[in-house]
Amino acid sequence: MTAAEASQPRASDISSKGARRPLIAPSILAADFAAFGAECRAAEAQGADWIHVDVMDGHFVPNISFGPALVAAIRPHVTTLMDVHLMIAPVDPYIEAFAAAGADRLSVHVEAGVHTHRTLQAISSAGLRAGVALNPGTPVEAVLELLDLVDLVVVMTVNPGFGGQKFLDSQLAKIARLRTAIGDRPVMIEIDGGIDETTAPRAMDAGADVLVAGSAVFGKGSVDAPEGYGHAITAIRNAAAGAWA
Ligand SMILES: O=C(CO)[C@H](O)[C@H](O)COP(=O)(O)O
Repeated sequence: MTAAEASQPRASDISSKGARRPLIAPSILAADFAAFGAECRAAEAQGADWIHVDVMDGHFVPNISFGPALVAAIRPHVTTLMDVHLMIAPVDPYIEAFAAAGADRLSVHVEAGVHTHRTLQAISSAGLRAGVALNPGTPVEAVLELLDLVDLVVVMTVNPGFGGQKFLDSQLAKIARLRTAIGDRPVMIEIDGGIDETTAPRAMDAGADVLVAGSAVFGKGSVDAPEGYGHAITAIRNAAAGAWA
C-alpha cells in the first residue's frame, strides 16, 4: 500500500449517515492477557470489524500496557484491520517498529507533542493509515488543521489510561462539532471509552462511525465461551444502528 492509499479509508469503511453500518472495534485492553492470540481470533470470529490495541507508556498516561512486540504476536491471528491507539510520548521513534509489527493504523494524541503534523506525515510515509486522538479536555479546534492527514479522529469519552470507566456525556457536543467540521472529507470518527449498549446510540447520534468497546465485549465471555463476545458486539451494533433509524 502506498502512503497516499494508506491515508484513505477503504470503500468498506467509508461512512455516510443513513447508509452506513456501525463499526465495532473491541479493545484488547479488556481481554485475557495470557491468551491474546485466542482472544483476537474469538473477537474476529464473533463479528469484530477491527481489533483495537491500546498502547500505554506510563508517561503520557498513568498506566503501562504493551508495545510493538504484542502487535507482531497477534498479527498472524487476525485478518481484520489492526487499529493501534498510541497513548505514548514521544511517538516518532516507534513508528517504524509498529509498521514492521503489522499495524494498519496508528492514532496519535494531539496532546503528545508539538509536531503532530510531522508525526502524521511520518506515519503515512511508513505505509500506515494515520489517526489523531483528542483527550476529553481538548477542543475540536486542535485537530482542524490535521484533518487532511488522517482517515480517523478518535474522541476519547474517558480520560485515557484505563478501561472500564464511565462514558463522559460532556463529549457528545464535541463529537457533533467534529462531525460538522469534517464535512465531506473521508474521515471517520471513532469513540473510545465507556461504550456499551446504552452509550453507543448516543455516540452514533452525535456523529460517530466507529465504536471502541473493551469491557462491554471482553467482559461478556471468554475464549471458552466466545459467543458472549458475539452477543455483545451484535447488541452494541444494533443499539448504535438504531440511532440512525
Ligand atoms: O483507550 C482506552 C483507555 O485509555 C480504552 O480503549 C477504553 O477505555 C476502552 O475500554 P472500555 O470500553 O472498557 O471503556
